[in-house]
Amino acid sequence: MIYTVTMNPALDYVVTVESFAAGEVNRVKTEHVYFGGKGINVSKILKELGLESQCFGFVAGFTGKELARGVEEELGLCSRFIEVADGMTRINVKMRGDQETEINGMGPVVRDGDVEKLQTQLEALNDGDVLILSGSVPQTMDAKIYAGIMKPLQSKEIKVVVDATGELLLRTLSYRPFLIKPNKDELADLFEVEIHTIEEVERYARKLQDMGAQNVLISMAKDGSLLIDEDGQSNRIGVCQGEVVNSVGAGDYMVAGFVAGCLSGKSYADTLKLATACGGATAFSRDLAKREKIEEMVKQWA
Ligand SMILES: Nc1ncnc2c1ncn2[C@@H]1O[C@H](COP(=O)(O)OP(=O)(O)OP(=O)(O)O)[C@@H](O)[C@H]1O
Ligand SMILES: O=P(O)(O)OC[C@@]1(O)O[C@H](CO)[C@@H](O)[C@@H]1O
Repeated sequence: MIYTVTMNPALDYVVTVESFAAGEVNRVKTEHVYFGGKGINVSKILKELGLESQCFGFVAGFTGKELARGVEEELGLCSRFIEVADGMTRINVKMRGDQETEINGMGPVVRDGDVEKLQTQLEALNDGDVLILSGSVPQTMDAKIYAGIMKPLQSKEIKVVVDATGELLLRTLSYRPFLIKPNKDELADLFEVEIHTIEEVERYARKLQDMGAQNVLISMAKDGSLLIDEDGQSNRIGVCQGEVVNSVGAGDYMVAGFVAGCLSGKSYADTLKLATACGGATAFSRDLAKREKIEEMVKQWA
């Protein structure tokens, strides 16, 4: 079974504006609400690829109730969210005008007892399972949380994927995550450097592997991605061709494609093609990329 953990899910309020003017009243042209958060996004595409998963995480308040309902009833995903008492599930604003601007909320108050409940849920994981820890955590949570979740799972053969930034990610490396997927900016932030060339991307990606990650996938939006696989091979790929409609979540869909590729026994080179097709299919779709769109994108690499 595949489990996705979204500690800080969100209702994504996606609007388009003619052009955004700071300090003015801005009226939207279109508006949509999606049930989001990185782990949930991964589960959405896994379903599209025919893979079952269970969504874990924390929800709170009226937005949390709506999120939990939407994930089950509208997305048709299996979820076991833990409801926490204080605060509310975020509403993240994604505004598309001349540029894409995002305002991500802070999330509810998650206490030690809530984390213990999640850890109890995760005790059910068995050898062969995949655990995907994706996204930021509510501001009240410690940056050691992902590492803390991985520690007791060390004795089991579980593939753990971590898609997070900064300390949250760095602290997990000694537990040898199967895959990490920072984007290029996040990679630069991890080492407090500026990265300009693909050689620099590779150098810092290899450092993350030396620090413990098995596979390191660096996404670079329209410039494609670079995978340093567990055998130390460097795999470089560009992007699918199409018209970009919505690149929010492209990285999550890429993670889902990577997991699906690995589980079906594909080589890392082919897994990267599927991951790229999922990222591209998302960028070229307004909402969730459909299986047909992903298959169309896969053909671009045939
Ligand atoms: N403009 C684009 N054109 C084509 N493909 C794209 C584009 N943007 C993203 N993609 C695809 O999606 C992949 C992941 O994108 P990106 O690097 O933006 O992820 P990310 O920063 O993690 O995104 P997010 O945080 O929104 O999920 C890219 O490697 C590429 O395959
Ligand atoms: O604040 P985080 O957890 O880093 O990112 C949250 C988020 O921006 O990530 C997804 C896109 O990747 C969205 O569905 C969601 O709003």
